[in-house]
Amino acid sequence: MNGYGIKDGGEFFPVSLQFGGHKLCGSGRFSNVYCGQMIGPIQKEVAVKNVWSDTETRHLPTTQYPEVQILSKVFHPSISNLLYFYSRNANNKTIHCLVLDYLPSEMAKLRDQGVKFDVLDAKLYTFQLFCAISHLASKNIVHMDIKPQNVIMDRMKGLLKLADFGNARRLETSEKTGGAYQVTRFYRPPELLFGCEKFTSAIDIWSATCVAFELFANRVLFRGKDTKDQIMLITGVLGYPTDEDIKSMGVKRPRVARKEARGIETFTSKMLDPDMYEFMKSTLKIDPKKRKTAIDVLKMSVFDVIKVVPRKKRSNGAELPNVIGYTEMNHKRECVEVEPAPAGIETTEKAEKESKSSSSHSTEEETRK
Ligand SMILES: Nc1ncnc2c1ncn2[C@@H]1O[C@H](COP(=O)(O)OP(=O)(O)OP(=O)(O)O)[C@@H](O)[C@H]1O
Repeated sequence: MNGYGIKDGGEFFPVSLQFGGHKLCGSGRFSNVYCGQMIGPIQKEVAVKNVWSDTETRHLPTTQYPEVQILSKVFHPSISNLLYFYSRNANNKTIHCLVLDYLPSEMAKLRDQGVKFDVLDAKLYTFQLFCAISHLASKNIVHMDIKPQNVIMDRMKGLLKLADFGNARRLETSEKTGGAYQVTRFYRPPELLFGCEKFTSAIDIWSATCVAFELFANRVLFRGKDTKDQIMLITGVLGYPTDEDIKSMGVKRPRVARKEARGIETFTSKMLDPDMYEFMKSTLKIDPKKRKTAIDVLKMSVFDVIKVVPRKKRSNGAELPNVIGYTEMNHKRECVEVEPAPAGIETTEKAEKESKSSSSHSTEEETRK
């Protein structure tokens, strides 16, 4: 099958792809995700996300599909990286097929199965999540949908990757966020709940902190029934936004009861690690400009324990994975089997045509709505 690889600078190159067997391992509104073995040009267990176009992206070639565009700009061990991609035609629809780094478990499913993480693992996973966000911020990208359903893990090895870049945006975009309707409600930051429509990396900081809390406390932090309830829960803990907050966010005053800040310690009832509170207090700020950035979060003492040498043992007896290097932002892609065709638009279009004409078997995603 003909597809594309991605060079370090983000350019695409045509490449021949080969796969072994695969099985369905997840699905979304417009996608099915299969996991299986890639045989060529590299041998690796991968996830293949088959996305069928919605109305806005129906006519886009896969090279221009937004998730491919965004993922071609990033590469980091804590991200489900795009390794290759190809497209297929089914019922006159383009199916965009994204070959991604695979990890076997989804955080939300583990939580539903009652899996609990000890403090060391919770810190290890939180560190990796913030490494991923830090890398995205360095590329001016906001994920916009950080939640346990989009966090994949390898519990044996203690590894985490951020997945699903279907809502991710570049910071310099002139589009608006859609305010209160972006980011899944429990993980939606106050500025979006109040109607702010600007993309900032601080959106991901709020969502990732809510996810981190779940790793430590095994429950959702702010489980609002609707937008108003979500605002009430947040203002109940952090207090009604000050005039300065409102000005900074450029939003109208929220029409909810004015409450005094109750504080995160009281609200969370179960005692967390004191360093964890220090971290949450620095990232759960109503004013997005006052939230600590990911790079600064990674330096906080809450993570000292996972940096200790020799590395500590995890509860499963395995040594902590060496994630210290994950704070570096310039991880290199390995480009395999670059064909001797010139790079650039012409190459890209040629490979796109070839890849379309090689459209193959039909699977259930083509018949699902
Ligand atoms: N790289 C991966 N490795 C393993 N499983 C994955 C991977 N990517 C996605 N999945 C699984 O597939 C599910 C759906 O993937 P994803 O969230 O990317 O699809 P989506 O169509 O964007 O979803 P949604 O409609 O919820 O936005 C995930 O929740 C996860 O369980």
